[in-house]
Amino acid sequence: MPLLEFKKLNYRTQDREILRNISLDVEAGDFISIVGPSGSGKSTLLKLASHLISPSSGDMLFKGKNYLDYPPGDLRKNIGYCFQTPHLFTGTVLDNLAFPYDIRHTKPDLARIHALLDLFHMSRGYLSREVHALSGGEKQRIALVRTMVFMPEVLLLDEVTSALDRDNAALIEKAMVDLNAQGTTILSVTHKIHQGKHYANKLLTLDQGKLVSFQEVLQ
Ligand SMILES: Nc1ncnc2c1ncn2[C@@H]1O[C@H](COP(=O)(O)OP(=O)(O)OP(=O)(O)O)[C@@H](O)[C@H]1O
Repeated sequence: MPLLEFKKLNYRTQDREILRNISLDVEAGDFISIVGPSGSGKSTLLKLASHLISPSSGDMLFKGKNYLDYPPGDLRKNIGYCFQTPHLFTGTVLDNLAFPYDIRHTKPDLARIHALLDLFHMSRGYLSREVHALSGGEKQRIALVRTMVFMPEVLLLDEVTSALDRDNAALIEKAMVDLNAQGTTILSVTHKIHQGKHYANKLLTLDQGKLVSFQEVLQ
């Protein structure tokens, strides 16, 4: 059974069709790069996949079950989502990383947090640092660590490296590849088609709200 199924998805606003008749299956372990011109609907597709928005028609399934049949918290725990501009709040890095646990009234899993900091090449000293004093690349890495604390099976990434310099981008891309090798299924919107092809096993191309191709990447 596919991990995610998109079935005849349409998304329209009052005056526009933004996504039209999108159907595709995502298999567990896939690393899918999503490419297409600006405005083609890439971010909208990720927002649908993360259940931030709902389709105008069509269905989204996770493990064979309709999104609408899951308690919202269950999907959020299993499907992580990270944006281009990280949304961290004022306070320390630990405050931010503890937040997903706080809202579930559980204690932070420090072993898990430490392992993720290692993956993103950050020392434990970062935990006491104030978020406002971090660089853009550091903030993005902390946002990714926060997204991964409950080990979501699916990770949705919306241009997480496009605002970063090459070194930071490369570091994050390496961590993505490692997470994928550990079993995380990844859907990543990227402008850099060559890099997208380099890391992904599948390439999905959108144009004007339509799926124009969904192919295996031949390495
Ligand atoms: N809630 C909304 N209301 C109105 N229009 C919207 C809404 N969400 C998206 N759009 C429009 O739908 C189109 C697709 O937007 P989307 O952000 O998904 O594209 P994208 O491929 O991610 O673009 P980019 O590469 O520039 O980020 C755009 O023209 C956008 O303006």
